[in-house]
Amino acid sequence: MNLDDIRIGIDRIDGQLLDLLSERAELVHQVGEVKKRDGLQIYAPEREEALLRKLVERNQGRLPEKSIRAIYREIMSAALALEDDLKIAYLGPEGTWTHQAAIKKFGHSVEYTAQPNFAEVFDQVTRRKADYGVVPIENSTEGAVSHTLDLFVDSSLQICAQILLRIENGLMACIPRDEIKTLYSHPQVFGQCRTWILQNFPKADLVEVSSTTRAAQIAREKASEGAAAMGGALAAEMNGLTMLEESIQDRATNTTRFLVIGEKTCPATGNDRTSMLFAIHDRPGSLVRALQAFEHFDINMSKIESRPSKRKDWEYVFYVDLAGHCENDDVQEALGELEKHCSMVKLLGSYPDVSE
Ligand SMILES: C=C(O[C@@H]1C=C(C(=O)O)C=C[C@H]1O)C(=O)O
Repeated sequence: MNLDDIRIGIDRIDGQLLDLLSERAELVHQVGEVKKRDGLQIYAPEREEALLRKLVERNQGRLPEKSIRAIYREIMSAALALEDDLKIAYLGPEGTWTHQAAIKKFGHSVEYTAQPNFAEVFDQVTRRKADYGVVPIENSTEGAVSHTLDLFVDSSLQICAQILLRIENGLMACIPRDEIKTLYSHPQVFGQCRTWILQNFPKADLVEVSSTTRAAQIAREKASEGAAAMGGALAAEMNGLTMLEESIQDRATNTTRFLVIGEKTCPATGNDRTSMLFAIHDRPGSLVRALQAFEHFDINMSKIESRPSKRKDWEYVFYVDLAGHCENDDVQEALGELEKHCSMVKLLGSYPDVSE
């Protein structure tokens, strides 16, 4: 076959794809009508995950899983935009890692609203100015994002999904490397690149700012004072900066886990994770006895963080993640037992334990 013949074939398939997409959009619209009538949430992370898993399993063609997921991410994004004016709050300005995580989950068709800090992301969703919020919770190199953990203590919002995003930080500036005197970035990024900074810029001043995009903006504004930023390629591109060095984080597989927060949590999918907070009585053995509840019911605990309660000195709140859905019998029973040893237990939600 020559090029023209092959292209005729592609055009024919694109026509069929478009017709099928329109047909799909009709059905999605009907789903939306039913959901509105029954007062259900428009966004259904459990359905999206099940649908993606089925498609990836079925796929026999040339396209890798990553491409199938990306294509369907956008098809479902268009569907969400069709059903409702879905609005997603994230830590801005545009181009931050949180923005990229949000796009990875919700695609390009929904509306995004950039917020100046994590507290505002929570606030926008609580006041229903946004339908969902996206916040980072932990990084595989630097650990917990403690500010996010703390915000859950007083919030009524629930976690309904998680997003894993590979993070590749770089050094960006619009001045030559030997003119750099000050490095700007988010504290998490400084933590992820600690060894590189010590080896490459041991004498530079490090200035923490609210986001990597903000750092990139400052690198442009204060270039004459020797400013450079550390962050992702998108932040560099959006601010016309040159990437002087790529992939400067201390570990190659540097991944951040983000959470989607909303009014409701997510139904069970068979592969779920549950997040919760608890506080224990201040007496010997309290923590051991509380955690034994999970062992007793053979529940795998994947994470524990402690944070100051901020109510009384030396009193702590524990943030725990475990395998399973909060409606599973074993998780319910373990929670019942846990409560006996705690002064407070708060469920933050259950959501698909995706690794993509
Ligand atoms: C169409 C639905 O609503 C949304 C759109 C989806 C889609 O395009 O397939 C899937 C889940 C929901 O986020 C649904 O729940 O089935």
